[in-house]
Amino acid sequence: MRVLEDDLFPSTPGKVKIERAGTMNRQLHRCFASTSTMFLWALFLVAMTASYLSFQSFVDTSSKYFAASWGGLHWERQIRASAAPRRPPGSADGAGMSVLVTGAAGFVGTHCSLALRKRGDGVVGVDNFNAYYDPSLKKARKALLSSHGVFVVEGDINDGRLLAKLFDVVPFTHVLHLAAQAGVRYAMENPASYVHSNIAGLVTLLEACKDADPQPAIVWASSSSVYGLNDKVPFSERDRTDQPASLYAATKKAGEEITHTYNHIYGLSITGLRFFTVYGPWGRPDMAYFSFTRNILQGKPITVYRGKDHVDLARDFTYIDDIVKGCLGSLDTAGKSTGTGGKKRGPAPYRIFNLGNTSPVTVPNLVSILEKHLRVKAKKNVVEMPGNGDVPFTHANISLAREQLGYKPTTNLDVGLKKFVKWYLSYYGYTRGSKNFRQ
Ligand SMILES: O=C(O)[C@H]1O[C@H](OP(=O)(O)OP(=O)(O)OC[C@H]2O[C@@H](n3ccc(=O)[nH]c3=O)[C@H](O)[C@@H]2O)[C@H](O)[C@@H](O)[C@H]1O
Repeated sequence: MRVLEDDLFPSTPGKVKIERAGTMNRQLHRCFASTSTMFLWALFLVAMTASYLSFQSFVDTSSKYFAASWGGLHWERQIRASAAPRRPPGSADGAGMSVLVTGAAGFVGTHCSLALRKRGDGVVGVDNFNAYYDPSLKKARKALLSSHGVFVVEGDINDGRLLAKLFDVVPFTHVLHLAAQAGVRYAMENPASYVHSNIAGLVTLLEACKDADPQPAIVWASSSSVYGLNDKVPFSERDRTDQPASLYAATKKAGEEITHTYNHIYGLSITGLRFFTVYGPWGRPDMAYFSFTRNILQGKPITVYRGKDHVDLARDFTYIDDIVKGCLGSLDTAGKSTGTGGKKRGPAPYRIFNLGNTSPVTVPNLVSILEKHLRVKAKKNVVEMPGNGDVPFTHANISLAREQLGYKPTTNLDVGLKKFVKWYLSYYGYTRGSKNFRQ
């Protein structure tokens, strides 16, 4: 029969000596006495920790509340000023637009906001400045925008109250929706962030747009990745997009379906743009051309993925200025939303365009061009492409965008990377010939 001692001690024979009953009782008594003291101490510690944590969360919540980065009369004045078009009266292309740009402190968002502002349109930005990549780069972009009179609200597209407030303050004519969780391979590390931004955030934004009066026309960033395993080249908007290779691609494809629903039910004017691997100055540090540059300059190795049967991977790399022209062309030709009070009054445009460069370049070629402009040799590790959502190649057919938007890319990868390298060296303070420039 099992006795108490058996339960109190481990079953491994020989490790603990089983004592006789009398000694055991005394031991147990002492043990319980010290256990109750320990229990009281533990209670005390738990109480202290709990009160510390609740104090911290109070400080946190109240500081968030008091430091809320939006709201108030001064804020509203800034929003109105930033949203006001400044085209000269009587200009050929009308009075100008008021555009809400989401993801304004992002790569494409910053360039588009600047271009809109420069030609006299009103722009208000929204960005949550998340830490997917170095937020100081996003802050620097915000400062650049601010110096050109573009106000960027620090807020999330999942914040329906903020969006409603913005539409309350300004009757935006257009929304350029670029806020998203980007990156193909990161989706395996943090899948929830893709659902949060690219699905939930998109729906919150569309709800705000459908409720707005007047409803804005929406132009938003889809992705070349929706073509997934499609192997018909070049990729045309009519090709199949039901075989995504990554969760990122799947959320962008879902975005195309979701925006279609809002177009169909509420009469929102929708234009989805399938961007093909956009690069250039002020770009995204998580992308290959950017991280390769950083590593090459720091003398660190780079990993170059290679496809099946040693075939090089290739991308239809597209320069940012060409993408900006495509975005502005889309805004200019968007056509109006037709709903009011959440009700559709007639059919509204629903469009999808490829914005690519039409000349794919292999990744090893990209590296050679970087080496040339940096004047530094890369230390390359060539490895088989891991099964992480990558596709072997992309190649855009841009006939539709050419016809309907006047889209005509003019910058090849060599010229574009030269401009990028120039920006990179200056932004990160490299001086050719100095110590920080390894050759
Ligand atoms: O068109 C899009 O819709 C997407 O474009 C971009 O994705 P991708 O085309 O995958 O760009 P990017 O990461 O620069 O990799 C480029 C190449 O380098 C290879 N690559 C990458 C990293 C590495 O360490 N080694 C490597 O060989 C890699 O295998 C690939 O062949 C955007 O990030 C994405 O947000 C989305 O907008």
